Amino acid sequence: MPCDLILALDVPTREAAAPILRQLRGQLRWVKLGLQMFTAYGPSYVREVADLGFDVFLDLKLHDIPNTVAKAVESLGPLPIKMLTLHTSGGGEMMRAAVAAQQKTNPDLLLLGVTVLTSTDAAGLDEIGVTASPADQVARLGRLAVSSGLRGLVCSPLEVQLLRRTLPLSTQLITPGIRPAGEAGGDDQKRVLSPADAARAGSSFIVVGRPILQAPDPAAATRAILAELNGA
Ligand SMILES: O=c1ccn([C@@H]2O[C@H](COP(=O)(O)O)[C@@H](O)[C@H]2O)c(=O)[nH]1
Repeated sequence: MPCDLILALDVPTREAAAPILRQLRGQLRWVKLGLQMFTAYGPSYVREVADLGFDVFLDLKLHDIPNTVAKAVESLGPLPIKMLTLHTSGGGEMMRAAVAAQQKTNPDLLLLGVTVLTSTDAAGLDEIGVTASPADQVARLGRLAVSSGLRGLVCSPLEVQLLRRTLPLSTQLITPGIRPAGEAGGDDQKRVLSPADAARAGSSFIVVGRPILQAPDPAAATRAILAELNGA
């Protein structure tokens, strides 16, 4: 199963982003814009990145009452985005409302349900009253998301094999929590794998931010990850 790379463009300014996008144009197809850039620059920056030729994944992780999420999806639908996230923990009614809004405004948009954040481990779930293991909770939320009409999920690469055994084969599995050494440590990501291991597990896409953005040569780091995916 092919696995492509998505760059998480988590930088503070468009000036910081510009040289990275310039260097990566032509070798990378997907760019993820998250809360940092969207709260700073809004929809116009989404259009700017799409105009450069990148496919845009807008990672806003919507989570609110069903009506509010549906209205947000309606507002975002006309933007040139290919993927958009919401939190599956918002529940089935919220996800069904989001899917209905997406189908009305942008039928090609892939709505992705975030299951358990890759920065959360068993202790973090327990802290908020969830006694299930991360894997069990991901499986539960994944089933709910798919039965609510979502065609893609965000999860850790550690849960991909489990989800592949139980969900429709066509389900897109997008995995952040990627560390080139394959080990957690030194930052907030807790449930991690290396790019090659994530691809071998069956990820449709991996999402990588800091290992590229903080590399001395982001273009070389991107090439190395793409080569790793191609060899997986
Ligand atoms: O469970 C999740 C969901 C989303 N993310 C996002 O992915 C990137 C990862 O960046 P790194 O710098 O490679 O850690 C970031 O934008 C997160 O918001 C995630 O990490 N985990």
